[in-house]
Amino acid sequence: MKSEDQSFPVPARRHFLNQLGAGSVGLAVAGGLMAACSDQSPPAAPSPAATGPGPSAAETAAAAPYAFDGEHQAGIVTPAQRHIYFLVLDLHTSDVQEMRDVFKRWTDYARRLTRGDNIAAYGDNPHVPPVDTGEADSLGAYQLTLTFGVSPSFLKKLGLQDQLPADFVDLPAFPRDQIRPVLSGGDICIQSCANDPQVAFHAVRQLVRQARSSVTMKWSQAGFNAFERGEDTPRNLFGFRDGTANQETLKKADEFIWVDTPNWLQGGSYLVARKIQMHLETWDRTSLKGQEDTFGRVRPSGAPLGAQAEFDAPDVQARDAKGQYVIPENSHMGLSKRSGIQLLRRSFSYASGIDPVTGQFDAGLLFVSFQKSPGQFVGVQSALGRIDRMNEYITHIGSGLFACFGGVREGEYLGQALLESPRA
Ligand SMILES: C=CC1=C(C)c2cc3[nH]c(cc4nc(cc5[nH]c(cc1n2)c(C)c5CCC(=O)O)C(CCC(=O)O)=C4C)c(C)c3C=C
Ligand SMILES: [Fe+2]
Repeated sequence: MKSEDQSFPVPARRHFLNQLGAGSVGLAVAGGLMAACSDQSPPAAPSPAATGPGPSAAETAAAAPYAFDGEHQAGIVTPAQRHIYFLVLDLHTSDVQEMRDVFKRWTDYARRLTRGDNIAAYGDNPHVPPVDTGEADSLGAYQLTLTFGVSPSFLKKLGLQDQLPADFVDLPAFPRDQIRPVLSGGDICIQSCANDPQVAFHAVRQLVRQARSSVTMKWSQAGFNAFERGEDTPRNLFGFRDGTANQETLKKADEFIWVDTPNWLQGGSYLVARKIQMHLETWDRTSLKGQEDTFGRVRPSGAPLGAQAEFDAPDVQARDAKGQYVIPENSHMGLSKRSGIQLLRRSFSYASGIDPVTGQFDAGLLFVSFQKSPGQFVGVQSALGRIDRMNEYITHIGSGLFACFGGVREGEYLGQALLESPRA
């Protein structure tokens, strides 16, 4: 029986982009996005003039793919896409060579998938399962990014604990946490983001399928973002723009996001994932003033209380005529801002049916943040502590901390600096 050839790359899916063809508006948009995004640069501030409907489905499909290779992994400072499929895996081997092979394969497949190709061409033997599961055939790349990270337990299982950076320790328990073991921990994370949910899921499915003897799936979460114009700040399920302050953090990416210590993680970033249930029914019974005081921002515009526009600087010291803080001290933004700590948030909403215990929506936020050190997340979350006004409306139920490798260049594979370190 002839096995299928998995080494011969054929652009099985990109013909779709070609079909959109010269003269289509989509390619014009793609060109613009290519210029703006091919270096994974942060998004420009939405211009007030950039109004009107967002990109059409064809334009979204044709937008230039994000390069997989680069100084940093894509999917961190890359403008957030509309969909995420976040998967955490457990490792079932202590063999470093086996993991080198897995990460070499994953690097090759990720390069292909993010170009809009399948992981390999279909063979011509009908008596074996098709090499690709097929649900993304005829779909484009949809700006897919695949971002890989590993946890402290990954290093320990492989006997690489002496490579653990001093600050790479499991997150502490925080006040009010109700973390479920089935939604926490794990050894490897794959963050798959794309402007189409099926493309994001397809990519993860292929990666897992090709490593199934070494890993098992532990927990996952799908999520979504909606944009009015493609690059504006999405609204969360409480109706507020979420991610406004990222613009300031992105200006100082070297200071707040990228690891610069000369070790295997140089050029990488720490990812914190928290699955946070949002109690929508309770929130929906809260007055508009109560909602705005909870965040410290105006709901329609996203402006800080006391300011005019979304990106105006919040003045956390300003007081009203009665001497009260304009941005309440215990508001979510007031507390985070006063902590003086910055991190990059790249969160997605989720809606996963009905909670069987409460009969309410099982919905919330897959909070994802990237930072130079896990201490930044710990610092902000500790500042929010028990006093954040938003606590009444949310419960943290899932958690993970992962170190996302630096980027790869041609001829290299993800995690190489760790898996080929002298002690490995
Ligand atoms: C520990 C870190 C944080 C968690 C967990 C978190 C959860 C969370 N946040 C929102 C909604 C908003 N957050 C906003 C701002 C904001 N949040 C954090 C950190 C955490 N949030 C920071 C550092 C900031 C920025 C503060 C600043 O410097 O201005 C906002 C305001 C708009 C914005 O800047 O994004 C909203 C809205 C939810 C719903 C949530 C959990 C479900
Ligand atoms: Fe927040």
